[in-house]
Amino acid sequence: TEVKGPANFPQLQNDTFLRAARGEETEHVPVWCMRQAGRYLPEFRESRAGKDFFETCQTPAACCELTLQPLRRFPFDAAIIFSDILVVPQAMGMDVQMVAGKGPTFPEPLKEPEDLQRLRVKVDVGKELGYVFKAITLTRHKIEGKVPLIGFTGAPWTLMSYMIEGGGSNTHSKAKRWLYRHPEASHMLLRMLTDVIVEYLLGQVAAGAQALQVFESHAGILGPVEFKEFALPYLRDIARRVKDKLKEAGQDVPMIVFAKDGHYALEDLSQSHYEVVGLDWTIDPQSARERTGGKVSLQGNMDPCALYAPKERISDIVKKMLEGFGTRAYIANLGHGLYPDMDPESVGAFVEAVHTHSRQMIKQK
Ligand SMILES: Cc1c2[nH]c(c1CCC(=O)O)Cc1[nH]c(c(CCC(=O)O)c1C)Cc1[nH]c(c(CCC(=O)O)c1C)Cc1[nH]c(c(CCC(=O)O)c1C)C2
Repeated sequence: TEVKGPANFPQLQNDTFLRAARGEETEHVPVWCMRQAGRYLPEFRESRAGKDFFETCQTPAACCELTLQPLRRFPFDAAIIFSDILVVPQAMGMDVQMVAGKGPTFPEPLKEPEDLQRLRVKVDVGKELGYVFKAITLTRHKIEGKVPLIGFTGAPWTLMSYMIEGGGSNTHSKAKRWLYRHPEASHMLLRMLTDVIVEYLLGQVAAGAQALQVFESHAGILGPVEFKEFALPYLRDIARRVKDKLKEAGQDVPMIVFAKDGHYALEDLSQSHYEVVGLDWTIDPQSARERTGGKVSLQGNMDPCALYAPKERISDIVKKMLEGFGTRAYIANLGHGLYPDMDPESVGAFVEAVHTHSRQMIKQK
């Protein structure tokens, strides 16, 4: 079979998501869900059954299929490539395995600053992560222009915390110990991650990604002071460098920053060269608008657990959320990813409620 390169992609038919990201007028509010390619879908569980998680990530055809599955069910306005944030530490030379019932696990996490020597000094991103680029190119063709394709990465602090903790954690105390005890080594690691991430994101755009989301999932474990020193500068550096390079090539790809539980940093995040700031459900929509002063588009932020409510209730919650954010410069989403036990029908109700209510609100303007 013919393998198509990153050119001559099908014409985009629904650019609602991209227009909202740029703050332009739309006919309805665009909507997608974090983890929309996930275990809440029976077809996802079937495709993944008996297969190693990271092997799946390394198989472009499998990533493409998993990315497309939610689009067959729901009229989402964007797709996000199936992959994981932990492919970046792997590319830097670390072993990461998916352990059933436990989640991602690093058999040999970083313990002390000397361990940084175990990481590759110069990462050949094209070689180590080329499989992600292939998955993006294939998916962009196979999506047939229905909706834009989002690429993503973990942010430096979030990836650093996994590399030191060795997996998920409640306290992140091993990683935070580095910040307080080894600040210079911490900055060195964060810089190394930033360099790889910048190249990784540029590679994703070259491969066909039409927007980029940076997941700072562990922002909430830091306070405002530590965030300003160890997270924000790197988030800004990533956006600045990616945008400068894209500009040289005459390209313009909207970037989203999602700092989970980083409400204390909202003002700073809205002035960090990202077009869109993603919000978790702990921030009230109206105050998020006030605090970001119309500088950025906002994305979020319904509590994923609201999907456990009856359909009519979901519709009411969505309506209030839309009234809080307004319909301009807004991308509806959940405040975090979907959980495996969620009912696909509730996800459908969420998407429909966003489209129906927002169309009505925009018509009445
Ligand atoms: C579906 C899935 C993924 N990763 C994992 C799963 C579940 C395991 C499986 O299906 O076998 C393991 C998987 N990967 C990770 C975890 C969390 C581990 C932990 O901290 O406890 C798990 C269970 C690490 C991870 N991975 C990711 C994040 C950032 C988002 C977030 O805050 O949740 C994080 C923190 C990103 C991610 N990961 C994934 C996507 C796909 C695209 C989509 O959203 O549809 C994305 C964007 C895919």
